[in-house]
Amino acid sequence: MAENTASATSSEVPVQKTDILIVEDEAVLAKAVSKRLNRNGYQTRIAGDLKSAYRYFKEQTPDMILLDMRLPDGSGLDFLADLREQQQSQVPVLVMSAYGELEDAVAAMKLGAADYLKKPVDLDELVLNVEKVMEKATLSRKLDYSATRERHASAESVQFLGECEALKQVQEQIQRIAELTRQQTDAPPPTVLILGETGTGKDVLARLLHDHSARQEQPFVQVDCASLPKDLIEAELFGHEKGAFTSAHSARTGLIEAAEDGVLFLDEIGEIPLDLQSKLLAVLERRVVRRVGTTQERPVDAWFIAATNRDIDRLVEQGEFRSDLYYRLNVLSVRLPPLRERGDDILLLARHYADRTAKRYGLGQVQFSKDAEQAMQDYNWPGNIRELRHIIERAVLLSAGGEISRAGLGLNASERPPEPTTDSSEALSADTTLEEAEYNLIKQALERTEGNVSQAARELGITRMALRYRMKKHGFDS
Ligand SMILES: Nc1ncnc2c1ncn2[C@@H]1O[C@H](COP(=O)(O)OP(=O)(O)OP(=O)(O)O)[C@@H](O)[C@H]1O
Repeated sequence: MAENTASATSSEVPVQKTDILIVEDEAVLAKAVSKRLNRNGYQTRIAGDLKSAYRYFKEQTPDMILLDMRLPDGSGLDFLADLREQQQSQVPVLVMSAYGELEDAVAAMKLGAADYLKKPVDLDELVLNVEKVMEKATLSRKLDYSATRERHASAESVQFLGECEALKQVQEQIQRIAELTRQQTDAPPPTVLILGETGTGKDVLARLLHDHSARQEQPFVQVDCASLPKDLIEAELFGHEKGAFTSAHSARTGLIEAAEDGVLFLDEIGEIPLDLQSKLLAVLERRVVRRVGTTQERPVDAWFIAATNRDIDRLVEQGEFRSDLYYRLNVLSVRLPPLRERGDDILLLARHYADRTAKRYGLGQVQFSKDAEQAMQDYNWPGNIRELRHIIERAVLLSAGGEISRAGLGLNASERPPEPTTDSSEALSADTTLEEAEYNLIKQALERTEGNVSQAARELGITRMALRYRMKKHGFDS
């Protein structure tokens, strides 16, 4: 088992270097990655297994983690789930997964990974990705009004492609909602809740709503509720006065106030803790906000848009999301269909991303073979448009122009999750697959605990987040 540490060889520049924790058990790969990152000015540490990863993490919180999915002592997913549970999810994680582990990569993205790279890892691509992820993390860490404003101003123009019936309806909804925002009333426009699986375009949709609304010249402030540490969310959202808590050295405007007459986009709303849900409800009901450490109330005119890829009805049923807040948010709702239900839009989007990538890298025009088109239509796209974009970009780069075949896409129908068996007594029979056994064990634990997720997780010896992820994977959540 490989385990060692490595750091940048020389430090001509006396500034603190970005510290990257590489969690990878293939020693040769880990060293190659480390060497390459060192050459680009990053400092690295290598953990050959999860145990060392936890230890290194505890010793010093890294600026970023490169995470392999299969480690000798467990799954990278569990590590990711734990980071989240320990409210450390603000550390960006770039996942490296081998061919055939795409489901894991998608699951990792759902758990908040910043991006994923397919193995074998191309070191140039890796460096580009690291830079991109670090840039994004720095931006979101700033999290202040001007940063959000700049980001919005410099963002690429929003594209919302799709011609299928379901997307046409969504586009009509956007127009209708935009019209509502132009009506002359004193009240801000009704709250919108955007629902849809990961990668279906909820973020894009929220920006479109803003860009088509009467508030397009006003700020668009995005809050990723999943990546903000729980103990900071309140101060970030509501702001605080100087001295409100130990590290509050100066007063700070919260993001709700920063959104002013614009839009406050609460992404991953399903992740906010219950106590904060009550506070948010109060803001929506009374349209005032109170900074932490003061009794003074300030009026709120922001237009609230929220999004989640979680099954929010289920969260309400399980008491994890307040029903009154749900009703407040769900005044207007827009549901984005998964990519697999968008028919020919799959090919339309694939061509769009293929042309864009070919143009960007100066390659010739790219075509898809008939069987590649069929493979895209047959695949179930668990990561939706985000996954499609990754697959196409990669296929175009590897094909270096010309025709992309089915094999060139690297899609594998067997990547669809296997149908779970319903007979729990089969959990450990000789021909049971690991997936089936896992499904059965979770089912039994949930039955025994009458659906109490925390207790079931304890019984199974995994974290609650890890169980949640697995429940979702096996369809218990939908
Ligand atoms: N209709 C569309 N046309 C073109 N590109 C799209 C469309 N919808 C989504 N995308 C692209 O797909 C990617 C994922 O979109 P987005 O981040 O909005 O998804 P999401 O639903 O917010 O995902 P998550 O739940 O994981 O946050 C982005 O690169 C986005 O530009």
